[in-house]
Amino acid sequence: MLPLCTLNIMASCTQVRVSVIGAGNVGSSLAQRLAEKDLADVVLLDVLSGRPQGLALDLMEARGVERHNREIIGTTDYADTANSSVVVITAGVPRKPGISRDDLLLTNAKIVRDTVKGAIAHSPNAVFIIVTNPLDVMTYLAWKTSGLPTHQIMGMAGVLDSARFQTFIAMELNISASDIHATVLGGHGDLMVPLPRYSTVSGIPITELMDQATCDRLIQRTRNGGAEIVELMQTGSAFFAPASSASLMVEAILHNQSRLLPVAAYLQGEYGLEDVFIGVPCRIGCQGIESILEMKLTDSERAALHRSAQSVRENVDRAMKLLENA
Ligand SMILES: NC(=O)c1ccc[n+]([C@@H]2O[C@H](COP(=O)([O-])OP(=O)(O)OC[C@H]3O[C@@H](n4cnc5c(N)ncnc54)[C@H](O)[C@@H]3O)[C@@H](O)[C@H]2O)c1
Ligand SMILES: O=C(O)C[C@H](O)C(=O)O
Repeated sequence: MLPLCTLNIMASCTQVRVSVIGAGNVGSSLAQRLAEKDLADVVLLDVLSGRPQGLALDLMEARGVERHNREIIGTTDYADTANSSVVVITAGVPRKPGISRDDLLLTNAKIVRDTVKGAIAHSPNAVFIIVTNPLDVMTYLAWKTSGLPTHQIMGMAGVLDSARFQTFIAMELNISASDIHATVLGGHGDLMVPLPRYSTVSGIPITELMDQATCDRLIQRTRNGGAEIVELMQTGSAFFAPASSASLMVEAILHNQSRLLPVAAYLQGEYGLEDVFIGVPCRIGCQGIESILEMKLTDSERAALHRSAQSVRENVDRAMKLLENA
């Protein structure tokens, strides 16, 4: 028997639709990637009238040049997002130099709550991917707001953080990034957990290819990867690599690829953690999160993951209280 979601996709087989909520830097770059990779028609929604419509028209005008036939619709009306297979939430403010992702908590909690309510009303069967920061906390809030089963909702961060670690390893060793597999688990914050033991160059652990001090320097640069770009740009935060990372997750879902990707997933005892969304390796297919892989961790790796989860939990509690009083 075909999995349920395959039927969903086949039912609208000529027009698989992905909705991207928030037509800012990440949202518009993601819309471009999805259409130009010929993955789906895209609905781009924003609270600002005119912006999503203008961006959609601009992307439509590139179709002949880029040679695809995907439709891109810009809108402020959630009705236009109806029957999406995947909804990606990128609405929310980015951070400024000198502040942390957690400082965005109150503003973005309200935005995520409202946008998830708007989108789920029209696409209750969609897989939801949250991008808005602070990522793990927003994914938890989105899940609470939506009432979705936990396999149908995940946060994007691990793919991006691993891609950064991969990039820095590639630059250090002067080896193609394509030959490097990097693993970063944990929350998308200063306490994220890059795992050199599980990061390899064509199968060789990086710990055999560089000394400890070099490895530590690359880990620190990975942890600081978002802030490094915020400091350089002075306005806004990274969006090309975040859009690529979200696009990879959308592709894994739409094409039912069974990719093993680090995503923020709801844990119920895995890694000794409960009731928290945090980055762990998951098998991603048409149902969303199809399973969570428990990697063997050393005591110190496990302790680092628990510290990261504890920080996410504290911020979830803060967000819940702020929302109650807002
Ligand atoms: N998870 C990650 O790895 C990651 C990576 C990059 C960015 N981010 C986060 O993603 C978010 C977006 O980043 P960006 O660079 O695209 O910001 P941006 O300012 O360019 O775009 C945000 C968009 O959201 C829209 N918006 C705000 N409130 C809305 C609402 N209620 N409904 C619909 N749209 C609304 C804004 O009008 C704006 O167009 C930020 O919170 C940023 O920190 C996360
Ligand atoms: O750093 C940020 O604030 C944006 C994003 O989370 C990133 O890692 O690039």
